[in-house]
Amino acid sequence: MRTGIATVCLSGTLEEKLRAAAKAGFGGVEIFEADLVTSSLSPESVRSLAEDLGLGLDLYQPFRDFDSVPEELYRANLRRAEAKFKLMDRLGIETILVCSTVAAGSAKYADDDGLRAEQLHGLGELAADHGVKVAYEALAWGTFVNDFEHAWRIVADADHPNLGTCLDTFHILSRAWDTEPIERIPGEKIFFVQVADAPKLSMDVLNWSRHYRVFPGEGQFDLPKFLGHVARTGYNGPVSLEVFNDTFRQADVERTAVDAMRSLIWLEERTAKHLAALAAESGPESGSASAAAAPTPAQLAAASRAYPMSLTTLPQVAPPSGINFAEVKADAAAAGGGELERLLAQLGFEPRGEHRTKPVSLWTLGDARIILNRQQARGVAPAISALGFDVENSVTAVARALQLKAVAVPRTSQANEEVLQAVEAPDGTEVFLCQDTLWTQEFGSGSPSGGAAVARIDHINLAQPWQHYDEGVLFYSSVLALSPQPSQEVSSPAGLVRSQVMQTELVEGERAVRLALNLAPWVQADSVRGTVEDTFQEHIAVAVPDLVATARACRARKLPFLEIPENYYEDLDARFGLDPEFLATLRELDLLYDRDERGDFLHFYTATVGSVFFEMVQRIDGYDGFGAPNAPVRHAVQHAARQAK
Ligand SMILES: O=C(O)c1ccc(O)c(O)c1
Ligand SMILES: [Mg+2]
Repeated sequence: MRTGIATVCLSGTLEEKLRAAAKAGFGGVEIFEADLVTSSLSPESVRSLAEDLGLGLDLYQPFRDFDSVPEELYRANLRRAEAKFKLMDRLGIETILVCSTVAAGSAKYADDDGLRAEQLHGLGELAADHGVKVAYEALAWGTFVNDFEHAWRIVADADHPNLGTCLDTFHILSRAWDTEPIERIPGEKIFFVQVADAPKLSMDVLNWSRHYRVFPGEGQFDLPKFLGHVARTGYNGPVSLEVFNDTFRQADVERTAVDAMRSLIWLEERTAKHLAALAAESGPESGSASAAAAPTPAQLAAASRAYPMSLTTLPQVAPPSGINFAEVKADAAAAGGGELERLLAQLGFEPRGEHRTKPVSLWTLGDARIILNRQQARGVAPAISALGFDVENSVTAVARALQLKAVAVPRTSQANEEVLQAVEAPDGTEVFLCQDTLWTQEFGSGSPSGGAAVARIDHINLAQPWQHYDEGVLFYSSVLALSPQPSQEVSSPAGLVRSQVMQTELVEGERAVRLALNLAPWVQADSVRGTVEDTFQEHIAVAVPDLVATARACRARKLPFLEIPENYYEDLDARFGLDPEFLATLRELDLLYDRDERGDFLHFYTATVGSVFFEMVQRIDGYDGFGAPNAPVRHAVQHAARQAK
């Protein structure tokens, strides 16, 4: 598949955008007029820079308000177009995008398809003289033409070889148009394809489009289905990202370009999977269970090559089957270093000793494994630094991550040591892909002394800077095969926190992995964990079978609990009408409570050490949330604790 990106997606100057797109591996770019007009580079220099970078200049855009106009304006528009065609010749760009007219209110404009076809035919004639192709795109808010089928009918009626249509997922899916009819457009009449994802928002479509588009996999549109239809037309031109997004436009240009490239790789794979599933449905075993199952590697390979637009696929991985460990980095000598060990002991974790060769120790509670890493930790306050996920095959999982442009974490390991493979997540977390727990044998004191056996890491909550939040969502879903849930907003004294849960599917009432990404407005792109005291406020949650018993034991060990205000318990009583004795226990132990349609949830939090705190949880009868109604209480109490320091 020919990949592309519009310069409007990226921050910086035109030159910086072109360099970043080339570095991230794009085949071509769409030049936005404003980027050229404001550039100090001449069109000839832009052309030669792109050539040097091995980057195609695939589209010049946009040309606006061409059609449906009175004769005099039409003549002026042709003159305007000719000037652009001459400019495109200097740039070496063959295709121009013409949007459907949005000029509003002028009585002189005509809602007349015949006139539009005639005017676009005339534009095609002029374009032919200049060796240019015109791609006509229906904007979702076009005054007369706002639907891709309508735009295509006009293009078909205009019937000119230099005139085709441009399909843009945003304009099609924001209006919820049926995508099936795409297959009725001949592939050679589709001159350009633009893709963008978006969260489903209820707002006017123009503002939604100009500010909230995101890269594929970061929103809620069904893009694989769309691209499947496009592939089946025989189209083999650029599939180009056109994402207007306030955050991407100010974030680091090279990071955004990599995030963008990852999104297209993800989309290619998803589209191949979608096509493989369609082929299985219509194949000899149609209707059988195999149609619904994940495609075999052979089916996927066949689907990826079935159409002229060949689709790149990736090594396939199943979602992780558990959280293997969480690692906290801390300088034992610095403030908070010893505090962390004390906290773990108070929570009931047992020290399992030091690593044979590294200044690293292991603490366990049942199957919950926490590593304290003192390497390269000088002056670092405790902060989550790495997560291990249980995968079937770590070699395949790492290969997939690297193909998705994740950066490998360099490791030095001694002979006879387990080689653990890791990649870096956008938030800086090292993500280890673990096949087993043999690595625990490299720590001192062998087996634990028994006690609370059935504990495990229930979830991890990571803070994300707002600049890289969407990138984080795509990373964890594409690399680790976690499924994003609809995001929620939680109030905190320091701002609204957007919380995005990424998790594995429910299997027999259990979820193997739950990860919550919090867009915390106070975390900046350049904040480094552990260096800004208390900034991140991230946590590791451990599930236990009897939370009240755990809380009592922790109390006896003098664990510093997060103290919950009395108002909370009054509200809890009003909402749930709890048994007074139970409510008194909650109050006494600073426990929080929630209930969903399945069951009940009990949890409590520790005070924060550095940037990390712990949560102990008990899920009763398959409760499936995170106690979200209690999150504002936690944020408020933590905020007050920070102020008091
Ligand atoms: O918002 C716009 O004006 C605009 C311009 C060109 C496009 O291709 C598009 O999808 C939107
Ligand atoms: Mg567009």
